[in-house]
Amino acid sequence: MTLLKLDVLAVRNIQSASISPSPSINLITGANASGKSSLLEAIFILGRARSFRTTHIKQAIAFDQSQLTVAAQNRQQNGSVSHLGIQIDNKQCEIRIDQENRQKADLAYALPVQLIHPKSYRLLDSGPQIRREFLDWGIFNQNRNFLSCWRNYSKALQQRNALLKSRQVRQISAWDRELAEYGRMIKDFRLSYLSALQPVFLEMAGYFLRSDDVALRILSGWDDKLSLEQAFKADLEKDMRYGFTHSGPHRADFQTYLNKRLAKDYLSRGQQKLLVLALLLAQVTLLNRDSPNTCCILIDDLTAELDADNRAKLLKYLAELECQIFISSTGIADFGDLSNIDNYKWFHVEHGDISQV
Ligand SMILES: Nc1ncnc2c1ncn2[C@@H]1O[C@H](COP(=O)(O)OP(=O)(O)OP(=O)(O)O)[C@@H](O)[C@H]1O
Repeated sequence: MTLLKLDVLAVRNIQSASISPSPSINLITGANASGKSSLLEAIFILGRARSFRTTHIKQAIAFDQSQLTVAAQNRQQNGSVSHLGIQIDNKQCEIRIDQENRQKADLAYALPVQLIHPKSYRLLDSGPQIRREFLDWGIFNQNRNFLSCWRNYSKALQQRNALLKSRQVRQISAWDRELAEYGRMIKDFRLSYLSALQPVFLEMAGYFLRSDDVALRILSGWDDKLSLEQAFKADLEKDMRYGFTHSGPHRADFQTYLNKRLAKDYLSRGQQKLLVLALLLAQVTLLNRDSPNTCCILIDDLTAELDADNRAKLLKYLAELECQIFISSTGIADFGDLSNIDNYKWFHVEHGDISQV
């Protein structure tokens, strides 16, 4: 995908903006509070139908407006151009692709967005949910069967949890087989995804951290010595007491090791940022190798992430990646020497107004 034209209406301090981005690198500059992150947030909203800055999307609607709109002309890999749009007000979110109402998942397939921002290092040390989302985003974009499997699992899990709360023991067992079947499939999807990601992660870690010893280890979400159905049986009393299912891929996690040590426990903040950068870029690189130009990369606040050497390395890497990229920073000097970077565009943001330089 490539965004050919992007229109943003009433996203935070951006009242109305329209840009025609470069298909490769787009540099976004502007003083603090000018609206750089708001522009990236608008693109993120268009791809994921949510904000990366707040759990309440309506906070992204400009103060004096009742709804926000982000729309784009999007060139697909087959060369055809589709029209994507999302409109969000206090009550609802309307998604349109080529004038038809569509679901969030359709938007996510049409515009896969990868975000790197100053808090990305939390991927290593916050709760497991964010790591499950990381894994599942990669699998979702790689294998179209994953979504239906995940939906079936979630539906069966909800049923089981409802039965646990109403203590209908006999009916619970009836759900266990179906739930276990989908759970095992999700585990298999994740295992095969991590084994494809691992070598690319190794390359990225070599590039950014000069380490050839990184590893990803999946925790499936239940005792690996048991089948998932056995784990459900073993947990039944506890599950009934708490009213939810303790074992399953909804509790999965993965751990990242550098030089055989758990990365989150001993890396400096700077190294954590580099390792997470390596992981996030490994994910888009893997996607790109299967199908170039699949993904849009957003990097919010380049200087908060990296020192000058690593910024130069990152730009060099991105310039060779066939991907559309938006990177923000306060000044153009932060991007270093741009003489070897072809085909970039520079946009400057001032009080929510965006102009091409
Ligand atoms: N809902 C909203 N409506 C209008 N303005 C908002 C809204 N939410 C935040 N703002 C303001 O929008 C401005 C732009 O914020 P943004 O985070 O995009 O700036 P930025 O250029 O990324 O800044 P920095 O370099 O400091 O990170 C800020 O002044 C912020 O307070």
